[in-house]
Amino acid sequence: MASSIVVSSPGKVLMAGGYLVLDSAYSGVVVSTSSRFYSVVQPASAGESGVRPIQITVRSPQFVGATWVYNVNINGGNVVVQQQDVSGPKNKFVQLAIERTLALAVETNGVDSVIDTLSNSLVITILGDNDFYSQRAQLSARNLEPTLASLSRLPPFLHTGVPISQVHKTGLGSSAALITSLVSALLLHLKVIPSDSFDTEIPSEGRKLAHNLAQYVHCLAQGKVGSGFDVSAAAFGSQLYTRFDPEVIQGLMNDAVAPGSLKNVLSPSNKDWNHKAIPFQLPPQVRLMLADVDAGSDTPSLVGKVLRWRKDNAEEARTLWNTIDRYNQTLSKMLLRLSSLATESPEAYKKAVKYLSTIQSVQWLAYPGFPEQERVVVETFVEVRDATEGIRAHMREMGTLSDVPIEPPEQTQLLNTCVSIAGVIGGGVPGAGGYDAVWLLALEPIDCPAPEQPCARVQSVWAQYTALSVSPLLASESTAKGVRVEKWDAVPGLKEAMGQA
Ligand SMILES: Nc1ncnc2c1ncn2[C@@H]1O[C@H](COP(=O)(O)OP(=O)(O)OP(=O)(O)O)[C@@H](O)[C@H]1O
Ligand SMILES: C[C@@](O)(CCOP(=O)(O)O)CC(=O)O
Repeated sequence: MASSIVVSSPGKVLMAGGYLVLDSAYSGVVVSTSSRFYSVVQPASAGESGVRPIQITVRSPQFVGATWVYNVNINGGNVVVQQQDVSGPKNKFVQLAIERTLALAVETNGVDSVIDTLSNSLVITILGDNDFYSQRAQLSARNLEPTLASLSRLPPFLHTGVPISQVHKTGLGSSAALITSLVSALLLHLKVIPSDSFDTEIPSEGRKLAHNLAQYVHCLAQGKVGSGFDVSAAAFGSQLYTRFDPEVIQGLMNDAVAPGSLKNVLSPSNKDWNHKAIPFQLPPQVRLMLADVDAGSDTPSLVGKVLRWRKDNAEEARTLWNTIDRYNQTLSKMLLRLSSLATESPEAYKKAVKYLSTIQSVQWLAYPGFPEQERVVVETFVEVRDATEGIRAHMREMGTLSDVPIEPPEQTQLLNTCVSIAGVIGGGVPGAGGYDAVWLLALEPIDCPAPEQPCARVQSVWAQYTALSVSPLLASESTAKGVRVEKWDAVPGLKEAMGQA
């Protein structure tokens, strides 16, 4: 597999900033997840060399009927990618990613270079970690409890048993992670960006180009320019995200683009890309926990209704948005402060975490005798807790005012139960909210046996919760900074999964 390229991108959780992040006056707290999407690009086997037109075959072996064969026509500077079987199921995301990446490659390296690189045609395999899709059925088929231990016993990249259109997604941002890994792998294969583009933590020009291209393709495939926090997390990792002005790509939002029109717009030196991605991380010994919630009710489309209410009630909305923004900013600042405190006074931090992990957060300030350094750590954790509760209260208000279930009563009950568990800092509904998911921050003290960890208590509450079906996701925060190149043999189960159909 010497000439194959494997590139992965993380999923995301928008912990704070849902709806606000659509407006560049506000930002969102985005955590990238350890669950990733993988794109494997391989030249087709030697026998297929010189096939004309050039063919690109894309397979998603976790799904039924998920193979797409594309013909690539490069005429002058014009690139057209067409599905061979016009009556077969379409994958707009994949098709546009290939077409626009090839068009950018032609602009950058010239027609001959691209045709030469593609002379053997290509096979691309796409695989998503199990977390991107609900594993309830897989767990119950194996008589396994919905726990992290059970999930880690499932084989990686499980077959879902259904076509993509029928899969139950968990909200981790599959399309953004897919597009980002796919365009990045193709940019590397076509030598549009240098092979070390994803090796550095400080974003290289190559990483920035991959981000801009992925944003563009994702918007085009979705048929709208969203805030883009999911693609930004897939490209750069956990961050405080401020959106870009949609104007930057407006001129390219067409079925076809004129030859030569992508490079200047998508270039990292184009100042019209005015998004901000300030690196963010959770503090040490704090674990992000996620759960897929099945409330028996679908989350209706919330965004349109909330934005309409905001437009019709501008003054009230401004006050509410600004209040939520203050809590969001406090949340991110206090979490970053905890990281600094952990570096400055590691012993005090460790002791404070150990102590707090055994107590409900409402009691955290009850003990008056903390030495100074520990007291500062405890108070900062309390500020994080208060910020999460403030965000929840005001997001509920947003939901009530705009008449959408941002944190519906079923979720309120569940979250109240979760945040009263000893050692849980706080939680909320990710992104736009609704019935589908919750996130929690739980303390994870070192030198504490697994069964005594807050995380274990949370899992047993989830497993016994009867008002809703709560199924954990394996993901925690990703420490890697976004998209990266993988060693072919280092991803457990990847080779085996590529063989399944
Ligand atoms: N494994 C995959 N292989 C190929 N295409 C995929 C795969 N997973 C997702 N896609 C593409 O992404 C589309 C789903 O995008 P959509 O924007 O609806 O989901 P999403 O909002 O990213 O989902 P979620 O956040 O719940 O993961 C699919 O229709 C398909 O085109
Ligand atoms: C409502 C919104 O702010 C967040 C949606 O987030 P999610 O896809 O529910 O994680 C929309 C957006 O930012 O694109």
